[in-house]
Amino acid sequence: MDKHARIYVAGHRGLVGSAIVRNLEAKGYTNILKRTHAELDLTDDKATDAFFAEHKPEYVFLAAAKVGGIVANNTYPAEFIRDNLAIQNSVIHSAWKHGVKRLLFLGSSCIYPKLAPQPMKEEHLLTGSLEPTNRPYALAKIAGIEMCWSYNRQYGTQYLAAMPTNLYGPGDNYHPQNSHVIPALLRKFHEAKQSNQPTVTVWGSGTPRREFLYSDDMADACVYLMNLPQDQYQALLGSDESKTGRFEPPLINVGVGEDVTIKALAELVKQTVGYEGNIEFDTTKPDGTPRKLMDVTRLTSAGWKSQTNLQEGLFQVYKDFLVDQ
Ligand SMILES: NC(=O)C1=CN([C@@H]2O[C@H](COP(=O)(O)OP(=O)(O)OC[C@H]3O[C@@H](n4cnc5c(N)ncnc54)[C@H](OP(=O)(O)O)[C@@H]3O)[C@@H](O)[C@H]2O)C=CC1
Ligand SMILES: C[C@H]1O[C@H](OP(=O)(O)OP(=O)(O)OC[C@H]2O[C@@H](n3cnc4c(=O)[nH]c(N)nc43)[C@H](O)[C@@H]2O)[C@@H](O)[C@@H](O)C1=O
Repeated sequence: MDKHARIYVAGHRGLVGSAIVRNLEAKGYTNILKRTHAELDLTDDKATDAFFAEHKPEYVFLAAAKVGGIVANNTYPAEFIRDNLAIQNSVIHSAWKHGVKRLLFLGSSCIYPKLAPQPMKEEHLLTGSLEPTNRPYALAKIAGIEMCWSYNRQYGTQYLAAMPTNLYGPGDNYHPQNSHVIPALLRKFHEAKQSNQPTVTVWGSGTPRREFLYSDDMADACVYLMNLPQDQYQALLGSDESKTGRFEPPLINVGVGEDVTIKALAELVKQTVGYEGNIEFDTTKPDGTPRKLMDVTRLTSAGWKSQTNLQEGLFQVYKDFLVDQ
């Protein structure tokens, strides 16, 4: 991307979008297009089309989505499928109509089957049943991948779908019910420490394993992928199955390649916060997928690797959380 290229970061105030903007600004990009949800509702295809017609972005990071943790996904399934399908439909179609050069669509590791072999490779897409707590969201993301693939096949576009593992970072959503596990636990342990509560309750059995990537690393991977030389980028766009007979969607996993149990994560957060009480598990709450570790061979072969380990990342996020208290 040229330093003056018109780059649209959809969802620029979110966890990932804000990190992408920080990354682009630090690298000297000068022409970043941003709209809040209130300024441009991306489920509205006419408004989205008008925005693309007026501003003609050359590159698009599609980081706007309806996002939440396990209970949010399970409580608002209709919103998760509807909003995500609508956002990606209007953005991907407008990108094609107005000549966007490259688009990076962000999906999620939950697109893979609940019991996929571990670590999960890109080729495991659509090989088994999905985890029910986030199936509506996962199906919307799978449709987004297929849409990128279809536009590439029919119109020769250059749309790549990046599948992040579970993310965390500064400016995350700390809602007590709707957030993901890291912000939820940071808040729970912090509040328990402040009010001398003897116990913190962690949802589920503590046995599920999750892989966590720091949002600034995620953003760096996104910018790296968007900037790949044409031959390397083209290779990630897979192939047209109707011609090659091979199932190769334009898909790439983004993760760190290692995971921890939720119990071990809770211990780490407890240590980060400096809480000295006990941890108990509420098994009436869902565990979700038992494990979803990404195979990141494709990403590391493309030349990118994460930098921030979980302990360091948690320390940074807790520091950021304390600033807002
Ligand atoms: N967080 C995670 O652990 C993971 C996230 N992902 C994916 O990464 C991407 C970014 O997620 P994340 O940054 O965490 O999400 P956030 O919830 O932090 O941010 C989402 C952003 O989308 C915007 N948005 C939501 N709905 C609309 C809409 N209808 N019109 C316009 N803007 C809208 C919000 O705008 P505003 O701020 O103005 O309200 C917000 O900026 C998503 O595609 C998500 O599915 C994938 C795996 C894990
Ligand atoms: C990124 C990914 O995020 C969602 O999937 P998930 O990985 O299950 O996400 P989660 O962060 O909410 O939970 C991870 C694990 O942690 C446990 N857990 C313990 N205590 C708390 C707790 O207090 N809050 C939360 N949220 N979870 C807790 C929880 O029971 C689960 O076992 C998808 O719906 C989908 O949105 C998606 O793509």
